Amino acid sequence: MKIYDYILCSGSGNRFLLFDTLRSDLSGLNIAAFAAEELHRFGVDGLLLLTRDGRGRFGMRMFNTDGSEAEMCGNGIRCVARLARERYPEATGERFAVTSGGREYRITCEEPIFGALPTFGAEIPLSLHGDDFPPSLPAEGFVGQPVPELDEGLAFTFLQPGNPHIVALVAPDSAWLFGSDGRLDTRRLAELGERANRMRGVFPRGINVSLFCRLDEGRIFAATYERGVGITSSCGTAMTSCATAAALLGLAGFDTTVEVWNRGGRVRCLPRRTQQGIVTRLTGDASFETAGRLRLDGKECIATGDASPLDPPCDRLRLTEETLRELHEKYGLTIADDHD
Ligand SMILES: N[C@@H](CCC[C@H](N)C(=O)O)C(=O)O
Repeated sequence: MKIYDYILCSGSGNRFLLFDTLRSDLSGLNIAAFAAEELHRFGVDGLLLLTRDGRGRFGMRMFNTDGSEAEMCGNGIRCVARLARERYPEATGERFAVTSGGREYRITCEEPIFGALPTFGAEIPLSLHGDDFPPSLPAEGFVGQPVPELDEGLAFTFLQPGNPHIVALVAPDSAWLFGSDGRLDTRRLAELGERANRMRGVFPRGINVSLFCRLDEGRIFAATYERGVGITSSCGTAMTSCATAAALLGLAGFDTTVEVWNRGGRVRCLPRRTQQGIVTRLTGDASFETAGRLRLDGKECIATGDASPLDPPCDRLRLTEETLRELHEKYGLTIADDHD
């Protein structure tokens, strides 16, 4: 029997169970099986591990709810970075970075994006070409082009902020997002995402699929079907990809902040062209909801006692509520829990 401490955390409404492997030895645990079998009980979108390698570098591992491991998680990396900073004095300074999927992401502390929520930035390099590209698509990059096997009408952009994404710009009132009645309906996006993830000839490692629309100057809305999960309230690497695609498609400028709204809240993205290629800084909250303990007893997973609250929940919940209220008041767009 083993006891594991966890933190239930979220970034822009994307919720995770987070374990600190520096304090809890998870070596005997089949993490993929645990993720696939137990995560649904916590109502989370994935599992995060804070790790540290032999060179002292902090790292993240991320598992989806189907047990698959992802190379990167934009909302998760802020939560992992916050835990490292709060617990380990070395996790500070200009050079503080978190590795994931073999890449290093520089982390910055940022002014709170909303209320008093702890807020972090992650510098995310995005590739558009090369080995990262699905073999059947042109290797020089794929910006605003159809993938007819997937959909005849949408123009997709492929981006790799660590993990693979395709994103497409649609009109807010298109049936893909809010439709003519202004109510978000993600059923078509879910079908598109499922179809794309069956197309292993085109997307060999599976693919995260997002649709985004322009709300205003410098502001977009994004909805995502995540590989290994399904529709989530938000996806950090997807929002990074949508903001970067907006810049590549001329909808927004490079070196200009794009606010990305979603059903969980909002983040800021700053796409830049650098000598190393495109790097987009994703800035958003890293909220800790509760801390708890799990006892894993053979095949049983039992929560021991009540989980204790961490951050005051008011700002985290208000971030979502105010985003949804403003979406309705400013743009006439509605997200209802029972609708999609
Ligand atoms: N929610 C995440 C992405 C999680 C991984 C994704 N489902 C994948 O398999 O690539 C984010 O915030 O980026």
